[in-house]
Amino acid sequence: MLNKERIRNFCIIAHIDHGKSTLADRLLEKTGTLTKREMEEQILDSMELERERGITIKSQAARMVYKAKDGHEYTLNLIDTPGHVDFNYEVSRSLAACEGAVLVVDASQGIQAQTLANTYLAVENDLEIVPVLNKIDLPSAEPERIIHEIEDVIGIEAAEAPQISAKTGLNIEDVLEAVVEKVPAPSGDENKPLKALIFDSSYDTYKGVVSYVRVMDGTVKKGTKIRFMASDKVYDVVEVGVFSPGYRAMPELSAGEVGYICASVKNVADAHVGDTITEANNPCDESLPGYRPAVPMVFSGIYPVDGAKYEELKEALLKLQLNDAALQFEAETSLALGFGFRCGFLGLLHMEIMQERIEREFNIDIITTAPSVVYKIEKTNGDKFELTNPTNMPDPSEIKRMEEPVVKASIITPSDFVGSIMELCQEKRGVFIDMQYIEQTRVVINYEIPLNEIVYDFFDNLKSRTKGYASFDYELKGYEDTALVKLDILLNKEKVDAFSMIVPESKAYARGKAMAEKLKEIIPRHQFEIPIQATIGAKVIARTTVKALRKDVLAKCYGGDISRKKKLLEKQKKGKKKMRQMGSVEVPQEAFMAVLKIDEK
Ligand SMILES: Nc1nc2c(ncn2[C@@H]2O[C@H](COP(=O)(O)OP(=O)(O)OP(=O)(O)O)[C@@H](O)[C@H]2O)c(=O)[nH]1
Repeated sequence: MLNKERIRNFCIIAHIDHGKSTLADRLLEKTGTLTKREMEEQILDSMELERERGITIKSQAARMVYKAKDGHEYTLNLIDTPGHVDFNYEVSRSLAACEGAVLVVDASQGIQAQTLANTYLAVENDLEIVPVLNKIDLPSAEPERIIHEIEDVIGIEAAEAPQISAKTGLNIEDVLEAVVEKVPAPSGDENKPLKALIFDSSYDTYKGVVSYVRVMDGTVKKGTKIRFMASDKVYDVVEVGVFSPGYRAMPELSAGEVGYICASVKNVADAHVGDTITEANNPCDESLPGYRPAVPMVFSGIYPVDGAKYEELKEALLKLQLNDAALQFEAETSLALGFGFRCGFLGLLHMEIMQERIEREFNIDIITTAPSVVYKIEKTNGDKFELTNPTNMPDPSEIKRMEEPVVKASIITPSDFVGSIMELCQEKRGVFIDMQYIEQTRVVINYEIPLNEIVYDFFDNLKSRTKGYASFDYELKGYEDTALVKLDILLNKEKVDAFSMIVPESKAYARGKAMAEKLKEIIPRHQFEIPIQATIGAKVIARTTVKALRKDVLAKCYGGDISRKKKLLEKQKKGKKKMRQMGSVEVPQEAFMAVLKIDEK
């Protein structure tokens, strides 16, 4: 059994792009856990999509051995945390598995929205915070200024903070020393009944569900009969081990240690992140606090472009779900799009990632409908339900009350952009809460904004208005009363259900008009005229028309050039594949998402 005094469990928290993954790599390299060659692929960011987007999606863990300057050997467990607000719950569970957090701040950029959000989460979990200034190799780095910023805004001592370059490897050892010195050793009692926190899980073809755990009390080994306390399922442990960083089997894991447990669990839903594992025959008194099931916040329809791929799409979703208990889906049919699935996601990024994975990893072309949040509706007959699909919106006369989710948004920005940001938030039905200066030229602005508006192009808008300088973070505040209506689109007099969306009454006209204009641009001319109408109930609120056109692509190729002719036909065929037949009208696939990017003014 390891000497608990020589264990340090920590995570790295940072704003996106401040260098968390690069630092993690350097730590693994410095401690000889991985060689430079193995490092070539960023191990902790292993998913292809993660690498491309340069963000951490799934958290992982690694165990390192470090000989400190005090002459002792320490076991350092690094738990990587996802770097995006969609995964805040997963972040909070990863933090709950640690005693300390290395807070990486880009010395050229300073504190950003997610620096604060993650720091608050770490403080809530009673973690010791170890500040580190990264990217000091950059000419624009201003370590002195950032030290003051950290001290003023976060209120922790930062003068001694390691000043490093994760990129060049400068002063990495200082980080390891700071972890050893500052992060407390884990407490916990191996003689008490088993109590282990699941902070992540993954699905392995051979091992089944692998639960990533932090053992709080007790010991677990092969053969232990364990109970997952939230799902109340009992299993026999088949293997326990540590992350080195691949799976390495060990005889046992005991209080204070971080590792994995395999118990032939077939379904990730039985081993939820945040659940407590205990011994079935000798259970602990109570489960660890903070567990909650993953609640999807954003829903969208996913349909195969080729209807024959429905079963394949279902298989793909089932496979993705094995690794991701937060992904929900159920079959749905759309008059316009045929058979598909209504899918629930933690947020927009989660949604985009899943959509991309379906297309890339499973090679299925899909059409996705505009995302919708979850509304709570009370009908005049007393029925209450949650609306996740705009098509199911009852007639306005049947609605007594309607509530929508509202988030607390905090935006950090150079003060020059304050006016423009407030204008944006106001347009998005935001309610101003407060504004604080973090230094002379930068402010934090807090607003409450309906999630429906965030889903609707908020982030891109914020970025373009602030030239990318503002950072943004949000958390769910709760539900509030609201007045919303369903906006429908009719193509050639036929309603296309996949275009229906719920919009604030006050914005319905502007949005209807903008959508009709946008679709006019996107829908190609046909042999006949296509009226596009936006309606609320029976009322037409906007109308445009796609003019008729007789289009013969070959007419352009003045006779002879056969290869050019072929190419054109090929191109046309390809274009066709991405079209969707709506009654008599062909609609390009992109139309279903493009309606999100419209300008209302
Ligand atoms: N110049 C310089 N660039 C760095 C340094 N550390 C990281 N970078 C670069 O900054 C970018 C972001 O680094 P990442 O490590 O991927 O950032 P991250 O914080 O892990 O991002 P998420 O995983 O999305 O949270 C990459 O292009 C790195 O090469 C550094 O010390 N100096």
